[in-house]
Amino acid sequence: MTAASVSWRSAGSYEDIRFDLCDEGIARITIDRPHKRNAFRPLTVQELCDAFARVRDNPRIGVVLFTGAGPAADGGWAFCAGGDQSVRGDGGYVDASGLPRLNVLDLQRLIRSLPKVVIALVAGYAIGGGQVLHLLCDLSIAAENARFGQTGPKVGSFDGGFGAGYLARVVGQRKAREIWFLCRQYGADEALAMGLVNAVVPLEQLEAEGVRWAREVLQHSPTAIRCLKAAFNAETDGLAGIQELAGQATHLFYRTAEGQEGRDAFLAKRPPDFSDAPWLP
Ligand SMILES: CC(C)(COP(=O)(O)OP(=O)(O)OC[C@H]1O[C@@H](n2cnc3c(N)ncnc32)[C@H](O)[C@@H]1OP(=O)(O)O)[C@@H](O)C(=O)NCCC(=O)NCCSC(=O)CCC(=O)c1ccccc1C(=O)O
Repeated sequence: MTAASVSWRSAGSYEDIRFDLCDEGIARITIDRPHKRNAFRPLTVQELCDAFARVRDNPRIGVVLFTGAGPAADGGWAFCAGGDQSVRGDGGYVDASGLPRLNVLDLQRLIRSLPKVVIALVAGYAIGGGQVLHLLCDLSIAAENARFGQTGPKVGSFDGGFGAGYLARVVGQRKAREIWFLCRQYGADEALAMGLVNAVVPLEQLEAEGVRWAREVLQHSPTAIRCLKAAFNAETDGLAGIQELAGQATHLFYRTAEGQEGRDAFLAKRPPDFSDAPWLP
């Protein structure tokens, strides 16, 4: 089957995003605010969290393609230009009820801990908080027109979490400091050279390439992939990362006769019998 034959169907009705599924185990989540270069407001983030949570809870989905709608009416492209500065109040990004929020941090953790593979498809700008979102995806494919960069020190913001520490793990301390301190923009080839993206393709091939990578992932063991993702996170994310990896171990243990004997004995109000369980080397 060719990428062009992927048949997407809408899986939800949202204002700021699009959420599509296909029958091959792939989801596509698109930030749909091209007039703002796909900058996110609190509602955008809330809807993204909802869609990613639905992906997490759907056992038929193994890979998510995360992208931005484009081109805009003026021809400009963006994956995401970060937080929408026009709704930035004095204490955060203000939602419809007037509450100031930084709910993009919830979204970052959701993508990071999603036990499935998230592939960023970047056409145009991935700037500010948008660059951080792209960074948190497991894999990233850039179109030739992609541009990456930080603006925090220009616009009075910074991401001292994954946006600084994990960026330094990916591109190295020197480059990460350059990215944040100088606020330059980097083209797709520079991003590839510094390890920020996995591949660069012509714009018109971006989604097809993403689908091709997704199909390759989907040929492999879901359990191995989810344990590997948790293992990569455990190496960088402190106790939260170890929790994820440990959770995968517990998940596997629940599926053994030994684990089930503990539950069954408790429910039968008898002592557990683990005599069949070997003390392996
Ligand atoms: C992205 C640009 C470089 C694109 O430039 P260009 O193609 O010339 O287009 P423009 O004419 O500039 O823009 C077109 C149109 O879009 C509007 N727009 C673009 N970006 C934003 C934005 N971020 N907010 C609001 N509106 C935006 C722009 O105004 C135009 O509309 P008009 O109606 O014509 O005016 C360029 O647009 C650009 O540099 N944009 C700003 C990038 C930026 O500074 N983003 C914010 C960085 S700070 C941030 O993202 C905080 C993130 C956050 O919430 C956070 C907080 C705490 C911890 C972690 C994080 C985190 O990082 O996630």
